[in-house]
Amino acid sequence: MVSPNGEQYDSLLRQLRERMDEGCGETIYVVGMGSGKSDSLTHSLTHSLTHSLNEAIQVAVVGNVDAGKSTLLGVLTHGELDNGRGFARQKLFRHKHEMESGRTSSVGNDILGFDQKGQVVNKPDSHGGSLDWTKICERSSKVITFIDLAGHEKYLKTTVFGMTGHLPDFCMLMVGSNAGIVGMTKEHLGLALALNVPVFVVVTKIDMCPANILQETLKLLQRLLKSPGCRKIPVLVQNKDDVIVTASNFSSERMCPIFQISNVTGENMDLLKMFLNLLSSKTSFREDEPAEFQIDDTYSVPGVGTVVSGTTLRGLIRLNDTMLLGPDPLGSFLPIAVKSIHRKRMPVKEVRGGQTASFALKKIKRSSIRKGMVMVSPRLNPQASWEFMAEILVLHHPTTISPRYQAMVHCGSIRQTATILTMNRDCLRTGDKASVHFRFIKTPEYLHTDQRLVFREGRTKAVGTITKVRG
Ligand SMILES: Nc1nc2c(ncn2[C@@H]2O[C@H](COP(=O)(O)OP(=O)(O)OP(=O)(O)O)[C@@H](O)[C@H]2O)c(=O)[nH]1
Repeated sequence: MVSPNGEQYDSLLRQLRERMDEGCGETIYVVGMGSGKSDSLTHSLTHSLTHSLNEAIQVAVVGNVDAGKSTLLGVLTHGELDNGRGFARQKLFRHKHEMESGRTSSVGNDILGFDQKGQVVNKPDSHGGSLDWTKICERSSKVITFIDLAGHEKYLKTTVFGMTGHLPDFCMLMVGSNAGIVGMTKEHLGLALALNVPVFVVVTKIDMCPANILQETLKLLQRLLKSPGCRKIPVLVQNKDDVIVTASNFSSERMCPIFQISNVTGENMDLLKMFLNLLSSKTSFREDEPAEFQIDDTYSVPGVGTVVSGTTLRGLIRLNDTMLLGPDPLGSFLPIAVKSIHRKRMPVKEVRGGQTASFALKKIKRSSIRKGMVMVSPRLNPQASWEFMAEILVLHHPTTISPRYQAMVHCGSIRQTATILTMNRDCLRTGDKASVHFRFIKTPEYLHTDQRLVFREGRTKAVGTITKVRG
């Protein structure tokens, strides 16, 4: 086809996009063979695609305190090695008290962009060292968003919220080679497995760890991953072939790659980067599905008004669409027009399932919006639920759980205390499974069957799946 008109061009672009979606970002397509003008057509088509289709992947980063989470993210996103005394992590800290104690307490986001050749595009500016997200996204064909979740037990609430609320595609579990499997490592691994998020492990600090201790840590790690509770196949990644095999079988198989790196010498960092670049998102997207967006956070921006940020769970949201926002404390949903959309700090015209975004909302007070509310397509005719049934598994409880027990339910970005009304057993202990009837104590929420949830209070933890929702 030579010099296609607008309609033909759009149809070609649509077809190419569908094939790219089917192939998880890859397709072989021979355009305009034998035609002198094909080059410019190929060029403009691929240009349109790379500017609209950069693949977005979310990786939750977990692990015990001091495993080197913030340091690795600093090294990956800023391209400078660490000095072993906290140099690289300084670039990431957002809150003053974190800077002082060196501990991560909020859920932080960092992005890493790869171009078509698999090279990292992040270029911190030479003065402040900050990253220009717009430039990274423009130059990338793949953008990895790291959700840095806190390591200290005190912040377990934040970690659970990050894992349930941010819908990560993958989980990167960090283990300090010298400290080994300590503290929250098992908790974090258990949480990722319970939520069905594929896990890969990064063992850090290999530069400062005696060989026998490193071997001991790797042995314990492999034993833990193979144990009946995990049922994974650990693979020590040693070379590029291992990276390709593990990355291509990662989402669907039970394989769990283990990387051994140093943030100080940079050893094996190239293998980890290659692996990150080869990952592809497991969320499938269908344009015709009614849109759903869950709200994780709200802001008041001077001159703009109320801004909500969160994750598009499914469907497509375009500028000027009318969505229903809710539920409010009475369980109602309010029509709201989408006047502006931002992704990774850039204005965009649409967002689709699996992508995070923020929306500026008109004529609504920030105080009337809370985490856990949603914006959904009016086609869904959304209903709010006070009560729901769930099949739960108790991961840990010091004594027994019985009716009238109350604990915090995390489900998507919902975080609210619920009471157990009834259950199909008299009481529940660690390791028990049951069908449980819950009721929220404060406000009704927007729920679905098949949603995963975490139920926790202090050291008590249960995971489950919603089987029925009630008004
Ligand atoms: N020698 C050496 N030191 C490292 C390495 N990675 C991290 N460190 C150091 O280990 C310390 C802890 O690293 P952090 O990145 O703050 O650990 P974290 O897991 O983010 O801790 P939290 O944010 O509190 O959960 C810092 O002083 C780093 O400089 C490494 O590969 N080698």
